[in-house]
Amino acid sequence: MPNVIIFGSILQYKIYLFKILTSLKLPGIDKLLTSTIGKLTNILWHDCPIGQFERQKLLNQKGYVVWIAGLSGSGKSTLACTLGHELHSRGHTYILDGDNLRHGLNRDLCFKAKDLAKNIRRVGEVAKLFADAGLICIASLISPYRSERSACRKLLNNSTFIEVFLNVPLEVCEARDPKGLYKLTRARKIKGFTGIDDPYEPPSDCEIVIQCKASDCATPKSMADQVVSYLKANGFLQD
Ligand SMILES: Nc1ncnc2c1ncn2[C@@H]1O[C@H](COP(=O)(O)OS(=O)(=O)O)[C@@H](OP(=O)(O)O)[C@H]1O
Ligand SMILES: Nc1ncnc2c1ncn2[C@@H]1O[C@H](COP(=O)(O)OP(=O)(O)O)[C@@H](O)[C@H]1O
Repeated sequence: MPNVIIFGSILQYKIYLFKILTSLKLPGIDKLLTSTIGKLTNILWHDCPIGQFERQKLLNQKGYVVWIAGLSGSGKSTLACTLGHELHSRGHTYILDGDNLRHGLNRDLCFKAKDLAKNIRRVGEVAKLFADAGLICIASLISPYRSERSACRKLLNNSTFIEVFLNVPLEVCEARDPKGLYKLTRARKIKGFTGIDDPYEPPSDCEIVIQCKASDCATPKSMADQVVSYLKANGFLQD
């Protein structure tokens, strides 16, 4: 409660300061009070007295992002659902699945490099909002580019971004081919399929690598357990 009062007072102070400065009508004062964000100018961040701290306190948990990356067919959605199930009794979770988001928010994006980058950036921003809401956000998308994954990590200030790489060989993913997309790609009916004729850049510094070899792949439950162990060992979950 004292934090809410302190934050509220700071906010009031900022609002008064803003009103005083704008009433002075000094030339260029608007530029000092607002920021330039990307292509936008004259954007002002609006703070509210109830913030992440208060939301986390109410939910009695910390908000963070578990980002699951890997080739199509590597088991991202399966792991996301299994992990969501494992965590459900311990906290509030939400899954952002690449495939599902492409049914709505990202339906305007294709699989060309520029759109892939947009897709990852958008999901990173949404994941950040979910973490800010105090939730454990599980994002599962191919996210083939290292630079875009690392930009998402930066959005979350690094400490609340846990990257899980499902390191499953292309041959295993292709043999699974649950949607028949690899078959269509090999038949040249799909062009620019990640891992075949489009690049996948594996991470060099992620928090968790789940290794799967041709004849030796852990069950979804034991993969989820590996993530849960990491979360416990690093203070993201209580025992
Ligand atoms: N060209 C091409 N390349 C890769 N994937 C393709 C393509 N076309 C369709 N799909 C299907 O789209 C799903 C990937 O969506 P994502 O949003 O996770 O991909 S990405 O992060 O933007 O790369 C992916 O889902 P998953 O198989 O669950 O990974 C595919 O089913
Ligand atoms: N650990 C696993 N072991 C064996 N098969 C798996 C495993 N995880 C997922 N699968 C299977 O692999 C296929 C692809 O899984 P999916 O979760 O849809 O992958 P992705 O979301 O990465 O495309 C599905 O048929 C799924 O049942």
